[in-house]
Amino acid sequence: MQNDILEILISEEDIKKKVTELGEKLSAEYVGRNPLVICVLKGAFIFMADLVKSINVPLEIDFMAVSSYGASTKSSGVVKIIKDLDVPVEGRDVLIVEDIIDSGLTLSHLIEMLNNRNAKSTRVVTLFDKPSGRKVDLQADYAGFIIPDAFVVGYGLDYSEKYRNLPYVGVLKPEIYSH
Ligand SMILES: O=P(O)(O)OC[C@H]1O[C@H](OP(=O)(O)OP(=O)(O)O)[C@H](O)[C@@H]1O
Ligand code: HPA
Ligand SMILES: [Mg+2]
Repeated sequence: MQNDILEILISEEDIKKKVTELGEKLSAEYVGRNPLVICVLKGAFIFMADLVKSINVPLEIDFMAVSSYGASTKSSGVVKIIKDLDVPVEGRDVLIVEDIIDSGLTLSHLIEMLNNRNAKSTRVVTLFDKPSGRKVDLQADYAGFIIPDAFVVGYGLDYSEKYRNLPYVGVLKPEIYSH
C-alpha cells in the first residue's frame, strides 16, 4: 500500500494536532448547546471519530452515507444518498463533518437537504479543502488544511475504496489510477 504513494502531503502528527485544534474551536462555538454532529460516510469516519473526542460539549452523533466518486478521481456530479439520518434535524444545531471538499457538490446537496428539513443552524467542518476543484461556490466554516490540485488518499480518503486506513494523507502514483 505504501508503495503506491508518491508523496506524503500531511503527516499523522500534523493531522493529530490540527484535529485537536479544530475540536477546541468547535467546543467554544457550541458551548451551552447540544449539537447534532453528522458524519458524511464513508470518507469522514476517521476524522469524525478523532474530532468528537476533542469537542467538549454534550453532543449527539448520526451518520449519512453519500457517494459520488465511485472508482474515479472525478466527481460523477450525481450525489447518491446511500443511508439517510436516523433522527430529525428540525430545530437542531447541526455540524456536518466532511473529510474533504473538492467540487463542493456533495456538500451543497447536503446543506440544501438539511435546510429543507429546518435545521436551526448548519455549520461545516472539513479536514481537507481543495479550493482548485470547486464547481459550486461554497466554503467550510472550519477547514483544517488547504491541499493542492491532486487526488489524495489516506485518513479516510479512498481511491476505489482502498487506502482509507493510511494514517497520513498522500498523493497516489499516477500509474495507479491511469490504468
Ligand atoms: O466536494 P466533492 O467533489 O463532492 O467531494 C467530496 C466528497 O467526495 C468524497 O466522497 P465519495 O463520494 O468518494 O464517497 P466516500 O466518502 O464513500 O469515499 C469525500 O469523502 C467527500 O464526501
Ligand atoms: O482528492 C480526493 N481523494 C479522495 N476522495 C476524494 N473525493 C473528492 N476529492 C477526493
Ligand atoms: Mg471516495
